[in-house]
Amino acid sequence: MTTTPGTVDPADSGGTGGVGAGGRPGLLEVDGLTVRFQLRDAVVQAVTDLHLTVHPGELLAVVGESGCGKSVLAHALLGLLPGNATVTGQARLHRPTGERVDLTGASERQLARVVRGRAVGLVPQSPATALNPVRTGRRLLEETLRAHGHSRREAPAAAERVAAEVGLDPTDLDRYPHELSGGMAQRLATALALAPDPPLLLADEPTTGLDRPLVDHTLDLLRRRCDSGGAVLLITHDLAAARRVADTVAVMYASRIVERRPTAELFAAPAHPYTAGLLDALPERAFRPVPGHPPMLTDLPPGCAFAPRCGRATDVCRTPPAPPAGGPGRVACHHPLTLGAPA
Ligand SMILES: Nc1ncnc2c1ncn2[C@@H]1O[C@H](COP(=O)(O)OP(=O)(O)OP(=O)(O)O)[C@@H](O)[C@H]1O
Repeated sequence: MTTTPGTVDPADSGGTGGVGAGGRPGLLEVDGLTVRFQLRDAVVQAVTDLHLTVHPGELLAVVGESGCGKSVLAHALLGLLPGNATVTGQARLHRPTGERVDLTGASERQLARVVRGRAVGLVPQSPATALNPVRTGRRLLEETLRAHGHSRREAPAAAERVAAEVGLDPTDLDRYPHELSGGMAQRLATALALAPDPPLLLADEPTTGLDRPLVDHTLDLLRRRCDSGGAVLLITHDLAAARRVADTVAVMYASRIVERRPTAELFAAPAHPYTAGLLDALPERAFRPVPGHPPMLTDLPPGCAFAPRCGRATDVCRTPPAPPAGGPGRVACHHPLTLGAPA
C-alpha cells in the first residue's frame, strides 16, 4: 500500500486540531481520503475525495449499494489495504490521551501497536475468514483481553461477559471457528472487536447472518456504546438498521459520499436523488428499485456518477458536484431535492 507520510502528533500541534465543522472535537476526521487500486490495465477508483467526522458518542452509518467503497474505506483507516492500493488524503484519529494519529500515514508498527484493536476496533465483513481456525472462541477472546491489559485471572470471566453482551452462550465459546454457524462467527467477531473497548469501532455489516432479534440486539449494543461515549462507524446495506440506531447517515455512491445528514432529516426529506431512490426501494415505501446500475469503478464519468440514472440530470451534471465537506447537512448534487439544502 502506498500512503502519504505518517506522523503521531500532539492534538494541539496545528491543523484542524480535531475540531469538526460544528465546532466540536472529532474523534475521527477524514479529509479528502482517496483510494485507488492499480490493476494490470485499469485503475479502480474505490474511494474518492471522502470527507467525514465522527464525534465521541456518535453512531455514523455509511450506506450504499454493494461495491461502492464502504469496506475499502474501513480498511484504509486501519492500513489494511493490499499492495496495489494507493491512499491519499488525510484521516486523523484524536485519541483520548490527547495524541493525534495520522492514520493514512502511520507506520505499520504504529498501526499495530497504537491503532488496531486498541484505538479502533474492526468487526470485519467476513468473520469466518478473519477468525484464527486453530483457537476456540474462548481462547481467542481471552488472548485478546490479555493483550489489552486483563490479567490471566480476570480474562476468563471478562471473556464470558463480552460473549454474553453479543448474545453468545458460554458453551459456544468452546467451539472452533469451523464449528460455528455464520451468525455465531459474526457475534464472536463482534465480541473480539469489543473486548479491548476501543473508543472507535468500525462495524462492517455486523448483522450479517443474524436473525431479526439478534440483529436488533447487535444494533442496540452499538447504540449503547455510543450512548456511553464511544463512537461507531457502521457500514451497512440495511437502511432500517441505520434508521434504528444512527445519529448521522452518510450515503455512498460510486466511491463518493453523496449526502451526509442527521438520520431523521435524511429519512424525512432526502436531498440527493440517489438517496431518494434508495428510500423508494424500501418495501414499506414505493418498493421501486433505483433504475439502472452503478457504473464500473474503473470507468467513472468525469461529472456526477449518478447522472446516467438520475431523472433530474442536466448538462451541469457533467461537471463534478463539490463533495459534502465538514459536518452533516450537505449534499453533493447540482439539483438537490430538498429546498434550501446547500449544493
Ligand atoms: N484489492 C483490490 N483490488 C482491486 N479492486 C478492489 C480491491 N479491493 C476492493 N476492490 C474494489 O473496490 C470497490 C469497492 O469495494 P468494497 O468492498 O469497499 O465495496 P462495498 O461497498 O463494501 O461493497 P460490499 O457491501 O459488497 O462489500 C469494488 O469495486 C471492489 O471490487
